[in-house]
Amino acid sequence: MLQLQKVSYAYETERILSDLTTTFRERTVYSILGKSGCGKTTLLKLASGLLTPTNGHIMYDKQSLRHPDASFSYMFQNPNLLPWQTVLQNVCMPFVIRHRKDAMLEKRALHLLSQMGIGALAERYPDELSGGQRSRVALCRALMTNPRVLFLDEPFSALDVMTKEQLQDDLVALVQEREMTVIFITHDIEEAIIIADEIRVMEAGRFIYEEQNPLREQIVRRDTEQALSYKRLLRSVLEGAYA
Ligand SMILES: Nc1ncnc2c1ncn2[C@@H]1O[C@H](COP(=O)(O)OP(=O)(O)OP(=O)(O)O)[C@@H](O)[C@H]1O
Repeated sequence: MLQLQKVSYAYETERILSDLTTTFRERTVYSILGKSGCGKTTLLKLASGLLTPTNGHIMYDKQSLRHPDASFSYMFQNPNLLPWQTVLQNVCMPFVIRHRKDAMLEKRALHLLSQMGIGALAERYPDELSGGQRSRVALCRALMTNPRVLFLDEPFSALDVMTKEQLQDDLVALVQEREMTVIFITHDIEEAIIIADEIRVMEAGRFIYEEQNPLREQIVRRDTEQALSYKRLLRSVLEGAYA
């Protein structure tokens, strides 16, 4: 569905990606791990049309991708909520930007907020929320348009462990209800395992590991021997990238 064909990218003289060819399939959740500075965010920005390759092509449904598609949605580490708008208004924001309104909009936003356990906060302002609640609002906003591809760049990395684990579980449940492709960047091996159908490890702008998550058909418990042993394997791949 989303294909990078011999994509290269350089910021001025610094070449980050070189001739990268890869595919992201329909209705698949990808976690991308990799050490800091290896090019994960650059890849995400290219795949989502926020950056244009220096060389090569990005194809979305066999058409050349020249700018972000309306079927894409994003969530970054910083929730980026508008402080002067209520939670409900923030969640409805993608439709305000697109000058589209319909009677069902608020109803849908309220439904999503209650699915995320924050329905009661709809009239609050962002500075009246905890970090975890702000991330939940940002996730609801990203899902409001029913995206076909959701790009997530370390969305939970600033949260405490328990809040992060709850959000990971909520994300998994929300994704299962929808037919979505998710491209999820993280530094956290356990998070990658909990979320993904397929795990990729990046090093210096290329993938050095691309495998189906062997635990994906199960309800993954973080502390099982299987999860811990897969975590060890991924750690050794990452350590190779750091060597
Ligand atoms: N706007 C920019 N201008 C110049 N160089 C940049 C810019 N953005 C990123 N870089 C450089 O490109 C390289 C890759 O950055 P990128 O953000 O893609 O890495 P990353 O793997 O996402 O890192 P992290 O895990 O730390 O977020 C880094 O060396 C970074 O300094």
